[in-house]
Amino acid sequence: NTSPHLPYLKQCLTLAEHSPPRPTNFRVGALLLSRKDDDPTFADDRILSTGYTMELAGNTHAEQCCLSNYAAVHKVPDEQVGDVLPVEPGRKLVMYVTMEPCGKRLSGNAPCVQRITRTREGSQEGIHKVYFGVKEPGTFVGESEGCQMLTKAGIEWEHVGGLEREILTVAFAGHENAEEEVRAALEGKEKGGSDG
Ligand SMILES: Nc1nc(=O)c(N)c(NC[C@H](O)[C@H](O)[C@H](O)COP(=O)(O)O)[nH]1
Ligand SMILES: [Zn+2]
Repeated sequence: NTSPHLPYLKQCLTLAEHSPPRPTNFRVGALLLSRKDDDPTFADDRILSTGYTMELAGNTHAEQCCLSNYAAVHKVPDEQVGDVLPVEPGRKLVMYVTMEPCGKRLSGNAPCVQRITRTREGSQEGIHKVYFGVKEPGTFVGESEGCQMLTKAGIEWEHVGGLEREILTVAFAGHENAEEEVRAALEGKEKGGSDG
């Protein structure tokens, strides 16, 4: 019984493979779609945008590029992407990303959770739910606060299991001891008991 979310996470993984390997971040892929309520087979999904780590100039994250690409297509600055995201009765905006959106970044740049929650400012509903394939490993910022921050902002999130090894292998590709890091991250998951 494969989850209906897996094809989307696989698409995000393919996006992540376009990301230039770096020791200082993770290679991640993200996509944004509009989903009809009560559409169990996701037959009426509409992909709105995609992004991957460092797709756009500078030290950019996948979710950041996904939102920035959408803003650019609609000719608004990144900060106003919430104003141009579709607001359609009976449909919700959903983001898929291979790794939990960051709540803090070593660089100090605006974390992706903040970029996601800002889509809900003002009247529009913005992004309703985020699905991701792995929690952020503790490599750079320790235990991630991303999920708690999403919950606090009223945004649902869900970890979709099944692709952890593949996602981590791609994410760590630019790191010194990538294989060791993947093993440690996977053990951490197992040590942490079954994930929800
Ligand atoms: N969800 C997610 N998408 C990404 O595209 C990406 N690169 C990360 N990575 C999270 C990691 O915590 C940060 O990459 C480090 O904290 C370094 O921070 P910078 O990236 O230099 O701002 N996380
Ligand atoms: Zn981020």
